[in-house]
Amino acid sequence: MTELAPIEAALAALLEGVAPLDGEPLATTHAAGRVLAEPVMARQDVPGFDNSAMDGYALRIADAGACLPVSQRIAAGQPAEPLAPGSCARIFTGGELPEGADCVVMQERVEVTEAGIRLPAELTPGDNIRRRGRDVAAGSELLPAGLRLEAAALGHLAGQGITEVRVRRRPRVALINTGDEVIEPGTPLAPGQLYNSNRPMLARLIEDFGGELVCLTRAPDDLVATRRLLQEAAEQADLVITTGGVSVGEEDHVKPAVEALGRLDLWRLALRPGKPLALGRLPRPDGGEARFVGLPGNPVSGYVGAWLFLRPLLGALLGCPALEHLTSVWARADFATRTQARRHYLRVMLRFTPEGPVAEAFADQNSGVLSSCVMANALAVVPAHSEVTPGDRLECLWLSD
Ligand SMILES: Nc1nc2c(c(=O)[nH]1)N[C@H]1C(S)=C(S)[C@@H](COP(=O)(O)OP(=O)(O)OC[C@H]3O[C@@H](n4cnc5c(N)ncnc54)[C@H](O)[C@@H]3O)O[C@H]1N2
Ligand code: MOO
Repeated sequence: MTELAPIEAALAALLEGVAPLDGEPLATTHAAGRVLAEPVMARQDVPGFDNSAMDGYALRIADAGACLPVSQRIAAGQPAEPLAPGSCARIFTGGELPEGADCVVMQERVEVTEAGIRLPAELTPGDNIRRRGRDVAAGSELLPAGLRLEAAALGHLAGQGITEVRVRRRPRVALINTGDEVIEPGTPLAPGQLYNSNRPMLARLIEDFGGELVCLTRAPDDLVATRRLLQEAAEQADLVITTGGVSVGEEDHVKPAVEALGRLDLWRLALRPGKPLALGRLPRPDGGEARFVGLPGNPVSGYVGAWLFLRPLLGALLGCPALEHLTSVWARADFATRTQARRHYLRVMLRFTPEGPVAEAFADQNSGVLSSCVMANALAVVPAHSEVTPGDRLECLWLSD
């Protein structure tokens, strides 16, 4: 029997020579979830002017303890006049600090009297003032290249008045399911048939990982048709993914078709689920090539394979380091298990308890049991040739973007 390969070796082969795709301009209103192709530099200070963090009174610290008349009222959005000596200014949160003021006192701390505003005796210079440029200084790097634009980053861009950014083109992905027994929901099942779970599951993951699905199809059990489909897919996609037929069965035509069109490497990994994995390249008539990944047909194997292989590959095509690695959380196992030659990625639910994180494993971890993935928020990594007893600490890979 051939020896099983470490998954790190397959991952290195998969990522070899992968470079980020080109950048393209995009309106920030459409940029959620996209990856920056270049750093964004700040055009202006934020805040753009010294302003008040509280509703209250702007004053000179030298007037602490005094009773002062109010010389002006500054609401947010209104320009402030210089602060007249011996007076304070009524000011509201976000209002521009008047020249000469060096402190804002919140209104709860003053006494409003007929003679004026009685200020506390204890005041600290700079209190409740948000200084110009405290958040962002003009000319500094606002956001780094490779960042995936999520809520806070989109807010930061808007804070600069930026309406367009350069983002990486989304990797175009073709997803081809194989297996004549697999049919689409909506058609009644004949004996021996089952519905295509892999298509919607992988489509969702691919889009979550930043890819754009350009082709969703099923290859029939026919070599000529499979070859034609793969060639057409390679012409429009950066990445062609198939599911099924990567093990040792005879019914499959994907492996010979990829081999005939380009290059194919078959891996038998020390990994459970997901032992068989096919990697390859499909040349295009324009001289380019599409990457090929053949995932196992078992939905659980495809699910785990997508997190372990497709996510870093899409991350590399997007130049997005955050997609290239899953976050590790160490947790105590609430289960017992034993492994042999393959490292096991158990589908677990991490619960964060006062005693620390606990990994609860779904009872049936067979690679045909998709129920094990539905509530899982992490993969617990059980090394090959090891035994886990309840309470043991395990590395868990957090399944989240
Ligand atoms: N003699 C051996 N048999 C198998 C081995 C082996 O080493 N020697 N490896 C096993 C392992 S591990 C895996 S994983 C599977 C992988 O098989 P394939 O990638 O060739 O996948 P298929 O045989 O086409 O399908 C496996 C299983 O999954 C069901 N399936 C396929 N596609 C879908 C879909 N789109 N939606 C839902 N279910 C799907 C299919 O009906 C099969 O039941 O091979 C083992 N065998
Ligand atoms: O590797 Mo397979 O996914 O164990 O069933």
